[in-house]
Formats: sequence, structure tokens, C-alpha cells
Amino acid sequence: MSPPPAIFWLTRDFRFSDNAALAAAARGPVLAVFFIDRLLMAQGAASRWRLERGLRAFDAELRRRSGQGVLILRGEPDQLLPGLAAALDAAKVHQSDWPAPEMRVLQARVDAALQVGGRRLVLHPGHLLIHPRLVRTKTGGSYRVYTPFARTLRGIGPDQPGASAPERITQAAPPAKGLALENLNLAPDLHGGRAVLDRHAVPAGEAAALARLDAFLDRVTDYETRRDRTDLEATSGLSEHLALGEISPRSLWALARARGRDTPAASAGVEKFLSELIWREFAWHLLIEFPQMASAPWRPEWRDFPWQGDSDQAEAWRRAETGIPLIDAGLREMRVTGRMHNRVRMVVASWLTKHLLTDWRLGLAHFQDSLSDWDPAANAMNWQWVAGCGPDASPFFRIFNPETQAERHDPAGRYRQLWLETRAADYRATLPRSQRALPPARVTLEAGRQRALDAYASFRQTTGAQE
Ligand SMILES: Cc1cc2nc3c(=O)[nH]c(=O)nc-3n(C[C@H](O)[C@H](O)[C@H](O)COP(=O)(O)OP(=O)(O)OC[C@H]3O[C@@H](n4cnc5c(N)ncnc54)[C@H](O)[C@@H]3O)c2cc1C
Repeated sequence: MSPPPAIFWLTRDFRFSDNAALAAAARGPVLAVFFIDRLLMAQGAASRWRLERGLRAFDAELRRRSGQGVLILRGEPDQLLPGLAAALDAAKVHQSDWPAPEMRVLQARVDAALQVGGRRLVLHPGHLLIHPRLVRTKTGGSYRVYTPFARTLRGIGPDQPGASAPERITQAAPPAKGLALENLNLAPDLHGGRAVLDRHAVPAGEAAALARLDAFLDRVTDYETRRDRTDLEATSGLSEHLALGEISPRSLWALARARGRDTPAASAGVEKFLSELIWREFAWHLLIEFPQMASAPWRPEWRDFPWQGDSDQAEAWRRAETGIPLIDAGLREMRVTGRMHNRVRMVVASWLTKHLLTDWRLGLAHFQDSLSDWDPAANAMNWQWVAGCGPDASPFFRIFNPETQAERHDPAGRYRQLWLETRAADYRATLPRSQRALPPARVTLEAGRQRALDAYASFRQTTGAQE
């Protein structure tokens, strides 16, 4: 008997290898469908822009394998999938699980809607290294500290990569007319910034992710010692591919480990890289356990911290006009490319939350709108880590000094020069035509630091909050 038709609901798994959902759906005739829905449009502009590029790359490869592209529909999956499944007589809709809290709600709605017609939604793992329920403390609880979490995960070992999609795929004829990929423009709110991002984009898609991994593994020996250098290309640059599932963390782990085994000189760099992948995993573990982490302090006592709301100074930070070279350079890099070096992310976040005492959620929202590698778990965990209110966080009194950070991690000033001078015109091209002038900055390095420490001391005194 030939396998029954099925639907592959494409969300954030733009790859063909280690894609168990696509492999399961493609056993028989499959329809690959993507929705422009409320959840997608609530994402930030840069990540929608990047997603569109990923969708194009996936669509091109699907056409090569099946002669037909992705069916793109505007609307809500719980309203549209039951009708599509009925028209195809597909009993199952397969999806790679993206365990973000909002997606969980949508998945439940889709499954309920499908069940009315006797059909169901089947979720497949692949976004994480290992099922989060397997990494537990001795008493069965969830981890709140990275180091023991990492130890337990390494002890169990991540899952092996799962099934890959076949080289030849038979697609079912779409029962509805889809939108044309060429005219999508998923991020109209970028205005002139879109052309700038296009100019600085790195190639999207699974083949590009694998090529990037390969190039990175050739220089992984230096990763441990040079990854904080903002002026060098020392890190992998894989976060945007991971955010869209153009490569799975399980495949990354397996390929990097193999390189470490074959090339002993690379093994220290590889192990450091794997521990960064575990930070990503830890962030997801936390978000799954504490979905409120994306909008509320992970440590409840921090609800009472006297954060300041939006202000001219926060606006100057968003506009990359703080007057502090490393900070303005990083914020401009993000505006022009959708990327920002990890070290600089920490420094700009520290400036906003400590020197400017501004609520970390304002920074989180700006990053969400501006990062092409936006990831709800990594973004929330890291903002809370810098602000001091997160799990296993950097203590509040650890305040990055942007000048010493610049001396250490951009010793010849090349990174600052690139973003403040060489690419200044690109940055200006992303700005709206008319902008209200801002008053000059009032916070100096030392005064801002002292104000933050005073606010923290009085907060600890009144609430008894622990470091
Ligand atoms: C305030 C702030 C916000 C951030 N927001 C995001 C975000 O929205 N999306 C995102 O992917 N990363 C975020 N990060 C983490 C980190 O900055 C990026 O993952 C990293 O810069 C990506 O570059 P890379 O791929 O070259 O990293 P590499 O150094 O090559 O690391 C390999 C992979 O490990 C993971 N990783 C590395 N560092 C971290 C970390 N601190 N937390 C979680 N995972 C990590 C990423 O998946 C990364 O691709 C944030 C960090 C800070 C300080």
C-alpha cells in the first residue's frame, strides 16, 4: 500500500537534513505549507526579513527536489490547516517542534481543530540537542544554574541527528492558490533599512549554514582565545542559521565533535564551541520551564527594582548616539547587518541597564526588532543575565566599562572605525528622514556607574535581595 498524503507545516526548520518532520511527511505525497500568521508578524522586523531569505532558500531546494515550491498562505494555521488536510485527505500534519510559549498555544489550537475532523498534529524534535525533560536534577527538578546543567547534558549526550528528507520528494497538488514568494516583503516596517540589510546580508539557507560551519571549523583552534575579539571573525556566525533551523544543533554537535576527534589541536576550541551551544540549550530549558522569563524578572524580588522607563537617553541608545564609541559601533552594526558581536551585546546591554538604569525589557524589545538571529530564549536569558535579575546571572555590581572593554577586545580600534566611520553612510541610510533632535547625553562613565551602585545598594537594603 502506498503511504498516505501528509502535510508538512514549515515554521522554523528550513533544512532537509535532520528534519524528522519533513522526512515523516515525505514518505508519501506531501504538501509543504507556510503561514503568514499573527505569530510571525509579531516578530521583530529584522528577524522577519531574515526569515524571508531563509524561506526563499528552502523553497528553491524544495523545487529542485520536487518540482514545486512551498505553499504560502496568509492566515491562522488553526483555521486553515483543517481545510487543507481534508482537501488532501491527509490524516497527519507534521511539524518540527519550536518550543516557544506562543507556539505551544498555537500548536494546541491546531491540534484541537484537526481533531474535529479525526486528524492530528505530530510534533518532531530537532530544535534542541536533547528533550528538555531528560536534563533534570537528581530530585527530578529543572536546573537554574548553567554549570550543573551542562555537566548533566554532556553526561547523557545529545540526541543523534534524526532522519533526513529524501532526495526526491513527491508533492501533492495544492488545493489552494498561494502567495508569490517574489512579492512577499515580510518586513515592510524596515523601510530604507531593508536595502541596507540586503547589501550586508550573508547567504541564507542550509547549504550556506554548512559552508559557514566548515569555514569556522577550519579556524576553530583559535576560538577559545579569540572569540571575544570584536575586530576579528573568530566566532562561527551560525546563530541566525540556528534561529531558523537551517542547521540543527544536533548536526552541529556531531560535525564539530568529529572535527575535534580528527584534529587534536582543534579539540579545545571545539569543546568551547559546544559549551556555547549548551548556553543556547540552557536558555531554551529555562524558557520552557519559566515561560514568563520573556517578560518578567526571573527572580521575583527584582519586580521592585527601580528601573527607569523610556527616556531621551534610552532613545539615544536606540539611535546609537550615546557618544560612547564601542556602544554606538555595536548598535550601528546591528542596525546595518542585523548582527552584533556577543561581547558588544553584553557591553551595550550593561550600559542601558546599569549606567542608564533603564528597564531591561526596553533593550530586549529593541534587540527583538533588530536582530536577524532573534531567539526568544537566548534574548531573554541574556538580557536578564546582564541586568542581574536572571538565573545564574552576572551580579548587578559587575558593570562593564565600555572603554576598558574596547581597549581589550578592539585593541587597534578597527571595529569602532568600521562602524563609526567606514560604514557611517550605510547607518545613516537606515534612519527615518526626520527625527527629533535629542538633548546631549548627561551620563558620564563614573557618575552612571555610581548611580547604578547606589540604586542597587538601596534596593538590597529595602528588599533583602541576594546577589
Ligand atoms: C543581551 C544579549 C542578547 C542576545 N540575544 C540573542 C538572540 O536573540 N539570539 C541569539 O541567537 N543569541 C543571542 N545572544 C547570544 C549571543 O550573543 C549570540 O548567540 C552570538 O553572538 C552569536 O554569534 P555566533 O553564532 O558567532 O556565536 P558563537 O560564538 O559561534 O557560538 C555558537 C552558538 O552558541 C550559541 N550561543 C553563543 N553564546 C550564547 C549565549 N550567550 N546565549 C545563548 N546562546 C549562545 C549561539 O547559538 C551561537 O550561534 C544574546 C546575547 C546578549 C548578551
